[in-house]
Amino acid sequence: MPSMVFGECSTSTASRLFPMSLRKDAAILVRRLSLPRRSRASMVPLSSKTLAVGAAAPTSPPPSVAIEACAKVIDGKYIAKQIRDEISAEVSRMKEVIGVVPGLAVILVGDRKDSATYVRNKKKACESVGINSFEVHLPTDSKEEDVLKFISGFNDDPSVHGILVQLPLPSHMNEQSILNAVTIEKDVDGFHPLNIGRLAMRGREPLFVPCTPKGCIELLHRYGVGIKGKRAVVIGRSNIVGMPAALLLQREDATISIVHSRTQNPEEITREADIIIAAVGQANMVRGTWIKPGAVIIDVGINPVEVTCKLSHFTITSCVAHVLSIVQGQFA
Ligand SMILES: NC(=O)C1=CN([C@@H]2O[C@H](COP(=O)(O)OP(=O)(O)OC[C@H]3O[C@@H](n4cnc5c(N)ncnc54)[C@H](OP(=O)(O)O)[C@@H]3O)[C@@H](O)[C@H]2O)C=CC1
Ligand SMILES: Nc1nc(=O)c2c([nH]1)NC[C@@H]1CN(c3ccc(C(=O)N[C@@H](CCC(=O)O)C(=O)O)cc3)C=[N+]21
Repeated sequence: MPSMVFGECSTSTASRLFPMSLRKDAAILVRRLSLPRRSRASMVPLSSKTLAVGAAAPTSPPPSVAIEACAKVIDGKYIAKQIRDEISAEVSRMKEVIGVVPGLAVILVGDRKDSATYVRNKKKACESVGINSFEVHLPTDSKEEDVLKFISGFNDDPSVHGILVQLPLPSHMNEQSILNAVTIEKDVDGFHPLNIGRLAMRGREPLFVPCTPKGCIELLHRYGVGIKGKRAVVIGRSNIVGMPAALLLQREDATISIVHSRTQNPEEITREADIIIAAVGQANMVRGTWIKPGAVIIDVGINPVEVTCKLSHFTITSCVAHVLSIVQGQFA
């Protein structure tokens, strides 16, 4: 998940934007994001005059010196490591004190490559912090009842504390009835309508909150970005990212606008924002001119883009995936 914060500088807003490309300057992005930042404190306050840019992909890259001078990057990779260490310690303590090892069950239906990768990453993440993981992989032509049977088994299994049904499901399955079948106490994705409903209601607490929006808020917190009273714009309104991100920001007392595919003049809305969370399945949508100087941006989008390399011009999924994995590692 790309997320960058650029400090105030004297260049124009657009020239402060960082290219999501593999051109010469992009190497700086990769290098910057890859550098270990051991010296950082756990909370990294940003100046109130901070411009953050993530989703934007300007037409021409700024001079690298300007990037070095202006850029402040939200180093999600560093924060992720911190969080993993904290969870690891918590899991050990849990084991020691109450003799329980948390367990996550993941149900994957079908053979989508991206879903298989996400599930594999979840398994690895569990292993790295001492959480047990259970995986069920069903063929694409499975029946809905097969999935429901596994959900029911996991609902009743005391060694399973969280159940995650990887989305999207094959089109012949009813996502709603499958997600409804996960008991809310084990609904780690926070996709059950009762959990989402509680998230939306004042004075109610969801048992779980969708992970990607929660990750965005966590980054803002850990970087000391104030949310209360700020104008926040969420681009995208999906059930799994945009909508819960907006609800979470609202719970933090931000004033929210949601931009979606039918929004007219979205740039007028984003230009007002102190905080932007971009969750759109479309690359290069947010331009430099859409952003108010000093805004903080978190981009959760994962979109393959065509980039120009020094030696050739081609659509590079693997190259981009490499850059994105480094960038998205910020949030992993
Ligand atoms: N890093 C992470 O943890 C995660 C990343 N992702 C990535 O985030 C992105 C969004 O994912 P997801 O929310 O599931 O996607 P969806 O396709 O479900 O939703 C995309 C949203 O973007 C809106 N949108 C599309 N085009 C435009 C446009 N031109 N202007 C304004 N809004 C637009 C849609 O509007 P409308 O509602 O009107 O159709 C919709 O609300 C994807 O790139 C996905 O891969 C997703 C999940 C987790
Ligand atoms: N039930 C369900 N829950 C989900 O949370 C869910 C889902 N279904 N379906 C698909 C989307 C997508 N999604 C992503 C989460 C993290 C990265 C992410 O951080 N990816 C990095 C991983 C980096 C790393 O592992 O180090 C990368 O791809 O490079 C991407 C995508 C969750 N989703």
